[in-house]
Amino acid sequence: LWHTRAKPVVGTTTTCSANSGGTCGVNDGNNSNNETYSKFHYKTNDNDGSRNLHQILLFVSAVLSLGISIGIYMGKSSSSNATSKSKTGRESIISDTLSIFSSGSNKSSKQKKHTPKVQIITKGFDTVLRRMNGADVAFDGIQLQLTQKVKKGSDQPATRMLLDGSFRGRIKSGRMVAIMGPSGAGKSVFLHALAGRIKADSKLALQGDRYLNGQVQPPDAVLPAAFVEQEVNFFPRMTVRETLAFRVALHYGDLLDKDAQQARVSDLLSQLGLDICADTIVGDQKVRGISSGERKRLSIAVEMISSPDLVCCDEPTSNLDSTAAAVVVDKLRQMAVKGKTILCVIHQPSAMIFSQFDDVLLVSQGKQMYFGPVFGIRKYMEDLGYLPEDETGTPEFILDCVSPIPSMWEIPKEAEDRLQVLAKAAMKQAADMDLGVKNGDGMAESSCPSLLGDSTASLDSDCPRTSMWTQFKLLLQRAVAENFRGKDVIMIKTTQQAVVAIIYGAIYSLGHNQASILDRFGLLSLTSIGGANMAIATALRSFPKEKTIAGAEIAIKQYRALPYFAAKAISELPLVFFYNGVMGIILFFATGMNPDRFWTFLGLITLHSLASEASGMAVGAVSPSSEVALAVFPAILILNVIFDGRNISIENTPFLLRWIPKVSLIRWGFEGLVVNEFEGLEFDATDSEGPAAATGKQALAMFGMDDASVEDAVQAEATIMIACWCLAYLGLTLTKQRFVTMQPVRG
Ligand SMILES: Nc1ncnc2c1ncn2[C@@H]1O[C@H](COP(=O)(O)OP(=O)(O)OP(=O)(O)O)[C@@H](O)[C@H]1O
Repeated sequence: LWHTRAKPVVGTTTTCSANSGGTCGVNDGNNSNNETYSKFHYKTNDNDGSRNLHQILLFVSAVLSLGISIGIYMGKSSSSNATSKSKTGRESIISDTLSIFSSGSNKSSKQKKHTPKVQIITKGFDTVLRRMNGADVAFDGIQLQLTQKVKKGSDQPATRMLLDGSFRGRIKSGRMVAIMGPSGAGKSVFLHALAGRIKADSKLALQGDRYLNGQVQPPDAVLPAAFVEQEVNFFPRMTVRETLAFRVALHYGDLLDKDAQQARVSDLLSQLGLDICADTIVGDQKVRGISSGERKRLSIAVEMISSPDLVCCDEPTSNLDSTAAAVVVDKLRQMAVKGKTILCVIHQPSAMIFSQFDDVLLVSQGKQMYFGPVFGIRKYMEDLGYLPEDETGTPEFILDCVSPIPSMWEIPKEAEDRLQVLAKAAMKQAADMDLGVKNGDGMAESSCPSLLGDSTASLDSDCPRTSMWTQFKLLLQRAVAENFRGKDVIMIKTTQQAVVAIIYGAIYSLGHNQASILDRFGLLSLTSIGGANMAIATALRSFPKEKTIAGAEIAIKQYRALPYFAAKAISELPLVFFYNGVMGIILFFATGMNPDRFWTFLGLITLHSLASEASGMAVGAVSPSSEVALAVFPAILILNVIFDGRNISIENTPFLLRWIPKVSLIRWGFEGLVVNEFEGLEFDATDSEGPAAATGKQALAMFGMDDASVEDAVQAEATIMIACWCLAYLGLTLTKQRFVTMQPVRG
């Protein structure tokens, strides 16, 4: 293949005579004398002595890979059964149950219910945070409209009201509100709309008014709330304590000393009943870590770092058993007792959990159906003519009342009428509500707490609290720790690299005959393709997931994208050096490459990996998900391979695609490796039956690569790498989370 692809050497002619062993000469164009360098010498058995050794190597590599794979599998299964640090599900339940008692009984927290708000701010925080006045939240006329595509002839309306504008109410400081209703009623969208966190979507139009402590909030205000989403992703290999410490340091790294930060972490751990699992890794679907209940409480703890007075939780008890759900709600109750305002979307709570709440907001079909105290709701429904079955608990009863599905005794029309009656009654009830709006007050400029003292850092939610340098240091520490803790991943990748290198070593034995020239081209081409493939695939598989976590952290202004990227890039270096070191050393010595070029070889394969990884990250950053990123991967790789500069001539390349060879990582990787390998090599050109090269330079000239250089390859790969980093950075910044603005409706 290489012979047929070899381009004619410009300004140089190779002349050969085939008889009597054939002589071959290279005319440099200036010298008219055809200097005879060598004879055809395609003797392929000059390495027979080492053939046995290579067969042994091949066998060893197969046994080694099998053995290590089994070892890893056994290690993984045993670690998942008896994790060193994590607990079994049963232990988790026990720990959850224990923490109910350790945190005080439900009864005792219940007794404190309805007590006036007490301002409790952790000692040490006083020096950092201004004491806040609690969060008295009111809302009026919240409406969310969806414009949807409708097929021709369909009777579906082109717009749909997800929230119909009937929402009106006031939640006073220290109250705990349950947002309840049937599935799809609009509970989550209401909570997100109130907090100013509906993800930007051109199909959605939001309007309404929100007030915080009597002040109207700007249309684009994200309320200064702890917002706990249904699913929160964490770095799986960090422990609970480390996760909190990282976030605390990001918030207060420039303001609180280490002791004060640790005190804040300990305080959060004990507030949320997480002491027992503080040193357990968080885990995820693949790595076993803390229990679901502990995970939910960690999500709350992370949001509570700055001690906001408003806490919004979207289904904090979903997927939890009754004990774990009770623990979570109990922790929230304790916060309400301390004066926090708590809003929770909650599904079918048990009577015990339901009784922890002060108020309930009932929602059905995007309408407000009731907003008021928990203790009055049963009577309210009964007064409207809806009587519960005997023994039916209040939560179940009120959910039945607002269900759009007809009960056993109803026809569909009656169910519709029931909802209309309830919606009308709720509007009447809401109309009488005092929203506590302060007269004459203009729009609040910022609802965020501000700093005391002379620190220049700002706690405004529009910017991270720590300097870029502190962000970079913390992010680097986290990234390095996360990379090095994945011991199973490190083992697998090391094995992968070693086995690939051993296989090459078992097959290739590069001597100094003419055939070894072709072998070198083949081996280095495979090395370039394999290196790019592995690095791009690794980045594409892992980065989109990490992007979700980092993107969410950047969206809530924990840190900026720039220090994140700098830390990410630097944190990858040690392992990239290590993997390429393992691969490079085995490959280099097992195949017998040019001994004078070892260090440059190692440098080139490492740079090739880094550039390939950066290109994988760029694709990952602009792709909406890892599935999309992995779907485009084969196309990227194939284009890289096709346009590696030798598989298709530039003349026959479609005009619009002629730029691809210039950015083909595989082309530059290959060129750099080949030029480096042939540097200073000499070949045995005797007894050759075709064109022969006596030096590395001539070998390169035979393949039309006499003008290629290591410097050009390094420059090209470094440029591609930097461009990919910039693209990845842009991708992350441009796909940054934005929220829908709420248009005011006040007269
Ligand atoms: N971005 C969006 N685009 C289109 N429809 C949406 C969007 N967000 C929410 N919806 C629709 O709004 C309705 C209410 O959704 P929401 O998530 O608030 O329901 P929910 O009451 O929380 O239900 P569940 O208890 O099942 O989670 C649903 O029909 C949902 O499909």
